[in-house]
Amino acid sequence: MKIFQLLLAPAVALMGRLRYPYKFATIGLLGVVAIVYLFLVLTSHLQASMDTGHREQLGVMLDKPLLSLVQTIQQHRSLSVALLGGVKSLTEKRINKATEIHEVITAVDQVVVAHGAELNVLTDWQLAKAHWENIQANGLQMSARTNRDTHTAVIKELLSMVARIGDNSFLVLDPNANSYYLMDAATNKLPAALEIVSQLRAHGAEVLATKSLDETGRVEFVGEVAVLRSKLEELDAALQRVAASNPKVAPRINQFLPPFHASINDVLKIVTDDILSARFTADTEQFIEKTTTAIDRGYAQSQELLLPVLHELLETRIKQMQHQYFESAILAGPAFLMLFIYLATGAYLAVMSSIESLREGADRMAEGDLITPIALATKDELRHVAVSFNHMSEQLARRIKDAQQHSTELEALNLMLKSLSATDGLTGISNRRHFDEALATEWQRAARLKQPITLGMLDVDWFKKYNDQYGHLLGDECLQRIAKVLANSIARTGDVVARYGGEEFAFIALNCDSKQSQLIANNIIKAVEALWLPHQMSEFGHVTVSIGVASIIPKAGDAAHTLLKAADDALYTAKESGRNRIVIASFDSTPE
Ligand SMILES: Nc1nc2c(ncn2[C@@H]2O[C@H](COP(=O)(O)OP(=O)(O)OP(=O)(O)O)[C@@H](O)[C@H]2O)c(=O)[nH]1
Repeated sequence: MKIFQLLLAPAVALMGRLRYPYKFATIGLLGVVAIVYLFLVLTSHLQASMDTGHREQLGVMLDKPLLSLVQTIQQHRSLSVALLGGVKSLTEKRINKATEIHEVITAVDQVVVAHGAELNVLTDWQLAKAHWENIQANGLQMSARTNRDTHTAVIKELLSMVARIGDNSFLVLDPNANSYYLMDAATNKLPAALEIVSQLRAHGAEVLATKSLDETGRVEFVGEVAVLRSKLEELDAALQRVAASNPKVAPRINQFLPPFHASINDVLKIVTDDILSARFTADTEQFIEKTTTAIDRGYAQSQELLLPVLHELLETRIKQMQHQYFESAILAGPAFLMLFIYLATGAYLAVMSSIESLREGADRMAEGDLITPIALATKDELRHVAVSFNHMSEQLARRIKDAQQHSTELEALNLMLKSLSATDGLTGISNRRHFDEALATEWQRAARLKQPITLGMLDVDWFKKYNDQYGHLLGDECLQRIAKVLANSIARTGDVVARYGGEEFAFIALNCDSKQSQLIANNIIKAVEALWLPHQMSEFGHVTVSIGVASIIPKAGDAAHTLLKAADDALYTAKESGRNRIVIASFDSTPE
């Protein structure tokens, strides 16, 4: 695993640096280059194979007339030798054969002129032709032996040319067994065997015509027969291979072999029984005819079966390759390339569209939209990212909602706390702290608005005695009821009613002068009286309160505590002067 990571590290580093369009462009380009390269290699390989096929066909085309020429010159050799041996009746046949050879040479010439250079056989051909012309011009002036050897030399040259054609047309490199064996049999094994038979024909004709065979000639004959047997064996093996690899031609080969062997055996019988035993009874012309029959059977096999079938096989192969070429280069190659480009572009667009959707979703989220989900059309890993993203968005929305709810609750609690911190626990009205704050604020406001402000101080009379008489709990209840009276009496917006401490209360009445404050204080006294809370220890028989009131229109620079002090002093006066009464502070708008 580690080795793979190490190997892939450069690729990962490179791809990690590239943006997606460049990633896809790099991979796509490499893919296109690879596909194009592979198809170019494939098509050039096919093209080369087709060229080879065509070249092989050219070889076959050239071999056909050349082998005909070999066949006719071999016949001419026998006729010439027999004629030189004294069989004058063959004169005309020989002349006709020369004419025939001339026609075949013209046919070979045409093909060689057109394609000889390509197969590099022009020189061979010119030389062989020159040597033939020499035979034509001087053949009858030669001895039979020399004539025979001169013919044989030309034939060898022509057979070498066939071999060279085989090399240069790549026939000998043919990659398929069926065509290779056909080529080998038709242009190599069969001509080689037939040349030996043909040499036997010429040699035999010479001996039968002259009716003499010296020891050298005998040894030569025996050698030729031995070589022939060996060549025939090779030919048989080659033809068997052809039959095995080309089942279609097998019947014709099997049909050919027995009569061919029979006619060869006929010839060999004459050679052994008549020539080698020095009887020389066989007729020269008949010997030539018999041998020619055997040889012609062989050539017919080559010209009519082996070479045409070889040509046909090459043709089929070329057609198959043309078909493959068309399929791969014209259809499959471009189609595959288009499919690759199509799919690669599709992959690119799918990824880019998913990334774009994710980006838009993230932007929406940044702008506060946590509700609209990211919807991806793909089913790949990016979809999982989108699902996780949507999940995250949902969770975030839920938590924000929870946080908002908590914040609202906290605000309410804060408010409650604030109000609790400003409230007196026993009576539920404002406490002294809140009263002090309110006084400072309202004092400023009244100064600014130039409005009168009234501050009242209220104290329960003989409350100690009340507590002593009725107990602390009832004392508390008494304080609660008086607080309620006070709150009901001074209830305008902005007015403040507070428990100032112990059994002492205070109030602020806004926009209220001393006259109005007198009324308010009277109302309070009456309302407390109306409660009729029994108080045996009071000279009034019920709970009463004393009130000191001070009113003022504050000026800039005046201090609020002067008003407080004035009210407190007034309260003191009220207490001192008998209780259950109201005392209005002696100053109105100018405090001390
Ligand atoms: N039950 C109860 N009594 C309280 C509370 N706060 C103060 N007191 C009592 O109020 C009494 C006040 O007594 P003093 O200050 O002597 O005044 P007083 O008895 O009302 O006499 P004067 O004010 O002169 O009429 C004390 O006995 C305190 O204990 C409270 O919250 N509850």
